Amino acid sequence: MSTTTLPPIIQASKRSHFDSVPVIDFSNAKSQNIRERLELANEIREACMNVGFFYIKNHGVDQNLINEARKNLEEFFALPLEEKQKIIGEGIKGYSPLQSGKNDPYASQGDMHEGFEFGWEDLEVTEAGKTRDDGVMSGDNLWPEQPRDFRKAALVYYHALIEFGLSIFPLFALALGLPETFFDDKTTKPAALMRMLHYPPQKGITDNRVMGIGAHTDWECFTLLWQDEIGGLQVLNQENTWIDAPPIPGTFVLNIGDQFARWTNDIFKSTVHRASNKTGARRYSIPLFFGVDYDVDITPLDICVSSERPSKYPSVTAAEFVKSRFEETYGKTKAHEDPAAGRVVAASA
Ligand SMILES: O=C(O)CCC(=O)C(=O)O
Ligand SMILES: [Fe+2]
Repeated sequence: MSTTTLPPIIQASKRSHFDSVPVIDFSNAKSQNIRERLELANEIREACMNVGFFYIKNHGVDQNLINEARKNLEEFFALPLEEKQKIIGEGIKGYSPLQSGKNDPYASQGDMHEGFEFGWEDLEVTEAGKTRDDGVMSGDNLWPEQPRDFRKAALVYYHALIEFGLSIFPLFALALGLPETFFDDKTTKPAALMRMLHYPPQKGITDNRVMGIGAHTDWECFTLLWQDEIGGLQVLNQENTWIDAPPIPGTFVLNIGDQFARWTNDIFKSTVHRASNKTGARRYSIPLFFGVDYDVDITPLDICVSSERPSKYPSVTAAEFVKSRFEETYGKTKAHEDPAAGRVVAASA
């Protein structure tokens, strides 16, 4: 196949150097004008192919919901350990203590953060169908008794971000040269896990092997990250240099995860990242890991495969892929049976 007959997305796929994470303005995300949506999709495409990360400004998510979630997560993490330990589950839902995860095996002392993880749940508690079957991540959410409004604040924010995340799929479709509706029937009950994270100050620790969260890629299609004003997130570029992704008020950070990388035959980059907190202040962040429906086939798309760029990945469904990553990370032993195995950080190892 000559270069000119290659699908446009392959022709465009040349990764270039980056030394900062681009900021993309989402004001036109829902524009009635297709040209404006296409311009935005082009920016997204460049960022996904070169960096795998971008900031989103003018995202439209109500700041009050973010503030409420933040207030509650700060109060939760300030509780005594015995209280938080009451909601350590057998799976990934609930509380995970400091240093219980190892995203990077070189970070031998474990990740210096504690977390709280939950998945889909309707805000109104009903008898049936309270949680969605999210495959290997399934299991009821484990809510703390305190703070009193924690569940509500967390879920209201979660649902706002699900709505926002769903609205990004048509832009990814345009970015790939696919019909805008391509992902609609693949995101009817998207697998989406939210983690609330607390990185205490890493006092006196200068050893780079002790990270807030060790170097890793995320597993799902993409992650929407809210981070507070402290900073510490870093992204690895193609020269293996760590590039800071400092907090920018009023933005989310979006990064491509492994599901999208596989699906696009690595045209979209799932970029290695890490975070640490050596500032002396507490750092909080909230990633939402956004996958497609678990039964969706994420075999590399035809438009991302050519004779010059053969398919790098075998056929797999989203569920099978997440299960394999989960097993790689957890091994066969459940964390609570073997503390040495660590209760590895959820959806993002
Ligand atoms: O806290 C951050 O800034 C990054 C968190 C992260 O990468 C993850 O949980 O997968
Ligand atoms: Fe991550």
